[in-house]
Amino acid sequence: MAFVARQTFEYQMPSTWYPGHMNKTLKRLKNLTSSNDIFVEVRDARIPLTSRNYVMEDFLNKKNRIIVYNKCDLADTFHTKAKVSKHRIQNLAQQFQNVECWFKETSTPEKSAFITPYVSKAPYFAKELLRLIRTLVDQASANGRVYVYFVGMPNTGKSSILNSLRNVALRKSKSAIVGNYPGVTKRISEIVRLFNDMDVYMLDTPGIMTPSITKPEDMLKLSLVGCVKEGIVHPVTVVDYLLFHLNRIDPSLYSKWSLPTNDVDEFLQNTAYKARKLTKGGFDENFVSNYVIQQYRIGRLGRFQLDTIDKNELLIRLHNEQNKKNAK
Ligand SMILES: Nc1nc2c(ncn2[C@@H]2O[C@H](COP(=O)(O)OP(=O)(O)OP(=O)(O)O)[C@@H](O)[C@H]2O)c(=O)[nH]1
Repeated sequence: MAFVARQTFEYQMPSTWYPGHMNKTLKRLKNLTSSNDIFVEVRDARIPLTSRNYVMEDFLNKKNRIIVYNKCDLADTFHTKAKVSKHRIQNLAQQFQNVECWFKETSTPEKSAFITPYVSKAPYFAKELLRLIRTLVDQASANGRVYVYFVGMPNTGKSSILNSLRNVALRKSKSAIVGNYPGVTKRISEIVRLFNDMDVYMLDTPGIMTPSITKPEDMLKLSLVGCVKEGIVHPVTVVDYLLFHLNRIDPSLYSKWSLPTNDVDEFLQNTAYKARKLTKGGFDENFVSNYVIQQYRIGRLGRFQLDTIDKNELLIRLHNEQNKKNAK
């Protein structure tokens, strides 16, 4: 019988992850009053809507803001090779035109706002972001320093982008610490010079999650891409959710490990055997799950978006956010 993928995913509502330093950072950012400040908001291209932080929207909407959709290399459905060619960049930009259109339609920024796709390891994107920052710097008041704050959810690549800009603009090595788990940056960083010929400085900030989740499924997406600390959602549940997506896209994405299946236990056991991930004690579901999640995060299980690229999706989200604000 032909394999039929699940059309819905059943799960318990997981709680959010919002440690104290996130709220502290949010308060500090909200107290920044200089009209010269520029905010580079980093979102994850695999979850362009879910990595939009509604608690930051109110103040970011009034600021000089550039929205960066980072990790495009992991979200790009058109190409599977890691190399970033000119042709591929054009495709990436096209993919994000839709998102840009939603942004323009649904928010009323008083200040300039730009949107750009990004891959932190490709200098092309750093050059484009530097151009956008220069445009905003030119609009700043003649005297006074300009501070560029890198904000966004945990692990979206804020430090990597800061480093990539410094590298391209000043030919200097990295200054912000990068890690493959969320919550690496715990406080707002020291200032880091951006241009030799201008008084422009960058500041890295800790990733901020939302204090509550507007859609239960968001917690699964955020866990899968690595915005949420490991263990908040059980790794087997995260893999089950990944399997749900892989099956709907193309079960052959995991054919090196298993025949198509909707059963996460069967999938993990097959993977443990085929990928040689059996431990001394035999099969350890947490160990194999974490291996699968890491493989997904480096693009070895396909490159695709987890959010539905549909205008209604954003409208529903905005409606839920408004309800949350009204309920306060
Ligand atoms: N594939 C891919 N990986 C990236 C990209 N940018 C960053 N990463 C990886 O994502 C992980 C997190 O990057 P960081 O720069 O530490 O992220 P952050 O937002 O500063 O993290 P926090 O300090 O935890 O908030 C690291 O493993 C990076 O190597 C990208 O464009 N593509």
